[in-house]
Amino acid sequence: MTPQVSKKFKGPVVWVAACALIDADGRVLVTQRPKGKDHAGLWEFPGGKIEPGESPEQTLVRELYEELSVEPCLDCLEPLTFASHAYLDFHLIMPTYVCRQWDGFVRPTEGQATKWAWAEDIVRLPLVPADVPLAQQLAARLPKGRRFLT
Ligand SMILES: Nc1nc2c([nH]c(=O)n2[C@@H]2O[C@H](COP(=O)(O)OP(=O)(O)OP(=O)(O)O)[C@@H](O)[C@H]2O)c(=O)[nH]1
Repeated sequence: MTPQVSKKFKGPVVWVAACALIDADGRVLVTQRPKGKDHAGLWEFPGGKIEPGESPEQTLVRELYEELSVEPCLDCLEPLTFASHAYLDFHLIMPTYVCRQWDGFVRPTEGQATKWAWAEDIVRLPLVPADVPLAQQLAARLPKGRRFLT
């Protein structure tokens, strides 16, 4: 018997790579989607669409440099999980990594707002829909209440 699958969704599948940069204090970098784009004003992890012929890691090295002027080393990109999310006009598949070491200082190059967020704060931010479960998974792995130490 043929398995039942939803026939509603007809859009393309879009592959995007995302990365949570984590600083020495355990805070995570999030960026705000700019005006004029879908989900403007919501927060997400740095990254972007995987181009043909690119690995997700290569996408992240390219995107993090283009968007934030930082260079993660390929070996420092640690797979965390992936998102599979149905937006209205496309289905997102998004391998998501964490990275704790990179070269350079975070300098947004596209005018986008950025924020270093503590674990307990990322889950409260208005995030793009696909990132809500990712933020919860990430927060569960980060130290809690770190801001009250030292
Ligand atoms: N970079 C990034 N994109 C995400 C995340 N979560 C999520 O749903 N997306 C979605 O993935 C899609 C593609 O990401 P993108 O960064 O290339 O988006 P964009 O609109 O700037 O694309 P563009 O370069 O065609 O203008 C967007 O619709 C974006 O909302 C995330 O955490 N990081």
